[in-house]
Amino acid sequence: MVRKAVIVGSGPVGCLTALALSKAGWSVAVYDARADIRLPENKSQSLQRSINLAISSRGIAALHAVDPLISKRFMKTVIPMRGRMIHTTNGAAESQLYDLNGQCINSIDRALLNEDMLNELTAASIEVHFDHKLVAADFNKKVLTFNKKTDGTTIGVPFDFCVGADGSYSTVRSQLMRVTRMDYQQEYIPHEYIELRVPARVDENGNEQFQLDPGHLHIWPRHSFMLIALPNQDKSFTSTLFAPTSEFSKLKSPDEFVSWFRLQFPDATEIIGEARLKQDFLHNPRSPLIHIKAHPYHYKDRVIILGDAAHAMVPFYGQGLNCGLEDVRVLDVLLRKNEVDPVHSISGGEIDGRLANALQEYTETRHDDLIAICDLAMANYEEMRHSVTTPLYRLRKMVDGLLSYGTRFIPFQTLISQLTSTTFSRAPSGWLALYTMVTFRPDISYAEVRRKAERQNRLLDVAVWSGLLATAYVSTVATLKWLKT
Ligand SMILES: Cc1cc2nc3c(=O)[nH]c(=O)nc-3n(C[C@H](O)[C@H](O)[C@H](O)COP(=O)(O)OP(=O)(O)OC[C@H]3O[C@@H](n4cnc5c(N)ncnc54)[C@H](O)[C@@H]3O)c2cc1C
Ligand SMILES: NC(=O)C1=CN([C@@H]2O[C@H](COP(=O)(O)OP(=O)(O)OC[C@H]3O[C@@H](n4cnc5c(N)ncnc54)[C@H](OP(=O)(O)O)[C@@H]3O)[C@@H](O)[C@H]2O)C=CC1
Ligand SMILES: Nc1ccccc1C(=O)C[C@H](N)C(=O)O
Repeated sequence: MVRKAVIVGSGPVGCLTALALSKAGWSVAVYDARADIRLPENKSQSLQRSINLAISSRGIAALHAVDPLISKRFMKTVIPMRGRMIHTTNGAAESQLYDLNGQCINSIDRALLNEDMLNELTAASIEVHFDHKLVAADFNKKVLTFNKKTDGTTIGVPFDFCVGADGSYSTVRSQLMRVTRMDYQQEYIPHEYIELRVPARVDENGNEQFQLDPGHLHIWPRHSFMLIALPNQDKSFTSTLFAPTSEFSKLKSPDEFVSWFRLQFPDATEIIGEARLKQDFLHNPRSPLIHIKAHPYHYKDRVIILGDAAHAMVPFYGQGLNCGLEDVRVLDVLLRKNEVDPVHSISGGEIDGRLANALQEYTETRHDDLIAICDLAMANYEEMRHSVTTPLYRLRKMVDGLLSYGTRFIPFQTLISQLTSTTFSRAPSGWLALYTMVTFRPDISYAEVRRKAERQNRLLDVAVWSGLLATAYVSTVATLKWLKT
């Protein structure tokens, strides 16, 4: 008999998991607390979080590993961004490329991505039950309890394998804590964000045009806070202001907000317009930023948490979703490696040793990667809002560029074709910039990225100190010689 996998959450991570497990032969059902976001009457629900997001190599590689055609279809809807455009206070703009070989990150509409993934589930005849909120789970009896929003009734859903992809406030995770000794850490950072829309401009021929270069992710770094903007297909930009709550609290009215905004971002004020700024300030939510670390991610042979449910991170590296999709690729490889058989029948209290091993291996091998990217994401905030403006940062980018020169470039198509059967390869020799490894090298695990970056930093420190000592030695010897003469 084919065993049943129940996925909780139909966000991008839940959808990709459903596709991967269905392809592997499981009977799959997906449950989500929300209504179907594809229906016109529910569209507003899908607009709660960022309008667009940046998808890059790790996310694309994961989509490709599950189904190359899906990743091809998604890539048709993205806008490539080849670098950061840094906007200074005096209105100047400077482009900083993301990668020496011209690789890009890609702006994608969040709602469209999620809707397309749901359509993939429909095409694969996977059951999706909307308006079903998980309220309890008995992982020993293998039964999930859902509350049906439509009539308020409660139903019990039996499962063989449960995947929790139910986001940062995961109920699967909280139920998992009742049966495992889970270490858990949740932290709200002192910053929050609000989204502001940069509309398209209408040119002299009546056509809509972008107001900023769509080939860049725009950043207005202001040290303790920053504004960013990512392009949309309709020629608008979604701009996000990240700032400490203490800064936001000083701005009591829309007028105060606009005066402050004009002072900090005069050029952005012009393209957004004061009236729209006031409206967005009044109507758009100011949302908190959270990061979550947990361990382990599984229980026996029957439940695992993936995506934000396992590791919500601050959005500053643009990696949260990429990492969540990568979780699915890693799990898929481990299920195949351990020869998990979805048709194998398990009776009563029996444990499926292969599935248990695969989940154990997932927890053991993935934890360091997830901690590494959560920490790197936090560090990238400092880089984006402050370091990008400093001469030392520019010098470091130049040094990285020079030192990477001899390192072999592996085209993305070659990389992803190798990734269907392995989790990660060994870090390659040669110099690679941290940003390149995090964003464009899905063959290197996040933990290995961090280790290699630390090794490279130590080498540079040694080189700089040796250079300084050598200079000091030579000048001292020269001075002594001169004094003797
Ligand atoms: C401002 C911002 C910008 C971001 N930008 C980027 C970016 O550029 N690039 C990037 O890679 N990542 C980005 N992220 C992170 C990204 O949004 C998340 O990592 C991603 O949405 C996680 O996907 P998920 O499928 O795990 O969870 P979600 O998208 O949160 O989906 C969870 C699903 O579970 C459902 N659910 C929740 N509770 C229950 C329940 N009890 N019962 C049933 N269903 C339930 C929800 O309704 C939802 O549909 C950003 C995040 C923020 C906040
Ligand atoms: N890393 C980060 O900083 C952030 C990441 N995100 C990601 O974006 C995803 C989608 O966000 P969005 O659609 O706006 O979802 P929400 O943040 O609105 O939350 C989704 C569900 O979680 C529950 N929830 C919300 N806030 C809390 C809380 N403080 N404590 C307990 N439960 C809570 C709500 O359940 P109920 O209906 O029962 O109230 C809600 O239905 C999140 O799930 C998360 O994965 C979101 C915010 C920040
Ligand atoms: N998508 C985001 C959302 C919020 C904050 C940053 C991003 C980024 O993608 C930043 C990009 N990786 C950068 O380093 O320039």
